[in-house]
Amino acid sequence: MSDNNNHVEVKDVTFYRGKRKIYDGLNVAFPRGKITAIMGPSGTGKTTLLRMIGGQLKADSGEVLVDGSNVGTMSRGDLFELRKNKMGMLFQTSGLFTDLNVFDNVAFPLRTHTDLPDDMIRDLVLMKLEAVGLRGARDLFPAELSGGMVRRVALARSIAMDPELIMYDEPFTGLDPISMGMILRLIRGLNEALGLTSLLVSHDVEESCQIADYLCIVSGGKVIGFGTPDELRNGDNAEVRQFLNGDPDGPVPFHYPADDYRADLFAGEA
Ligand SMILES: Nc1ncnc2c1ncn2[C@@H]1O[C@H](COP(=O)(O)OP(=O)(O)OP(=O)(O)O)[C@@H](O)[C@H]1O
Repeated sequence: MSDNNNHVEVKDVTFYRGKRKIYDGLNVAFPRGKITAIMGPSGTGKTTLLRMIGGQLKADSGEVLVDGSNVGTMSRGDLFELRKNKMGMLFQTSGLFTDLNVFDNVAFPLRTHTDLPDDMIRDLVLMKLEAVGLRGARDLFPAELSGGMVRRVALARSIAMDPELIMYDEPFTGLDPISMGMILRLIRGLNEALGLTSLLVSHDVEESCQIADYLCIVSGGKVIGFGTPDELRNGDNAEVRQFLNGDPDGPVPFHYPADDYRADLFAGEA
């Protein structure tokens, strides 16, 4: 049974990369209309989780439900429709077409996936560009934009088809503080204005905590913490607290397992 308050539900998912088990009975649900930041150590499988939700990767067992539909068993056609009409994705590499200007990049999904007349497409594109503050940059090409502007154009493009769910993978990486502030404000603003469900993978704890309604901390193939930033910071899971506070030592030790230090030193004198 799927819960309507949850836009995405991951049920008992196992996922392997070769022989390596990335997820082992993963269970998590992402509330509708909220921003959830997915965090955890490097290489733990955060991007993998987004890709399973987007249907680009299939779980080896278990279910990934988006709006109650199992993306793992959908036909290619249904998956295409779901991605086209209901999902937006913003990855670190913007994926903008370098030979198209800003306007045409944002217009691309509308021209490809709809039969809307040109004047309506124009209005929609200008509306999306206005939302990200780049209506005035419509004639520029990607090579003429700063990194922050590229990210904002990509964001305008990912909301062109009015998705219900948007996934951001490391949207702040490599941005200067001002651009980062803009992207933060945009993610929060779009979420509120459009009622989007937003999933955000990020290593930037402070920034994510500023805008996320919930944090989902993933480690060792499982969710080790899910709650509001305050709940998790004040909770009793020491590993979650270590991660959020960026403490170099704690349940995740600073030292790689080693023999006794003194014994090691004296062994050199023998
Ligand atoms: N195409 C691939 N083939 C084989 N292994 C892969 C592939 N892509 C990712 N992996 C492995 O799967 C694991 C999870 O990768 P993933 O990118 O989901 O982690 P992540 O938590 O998003 O990491 P990071 O925070 O560093 O971006 C990693 O150990 C990675 O090496």
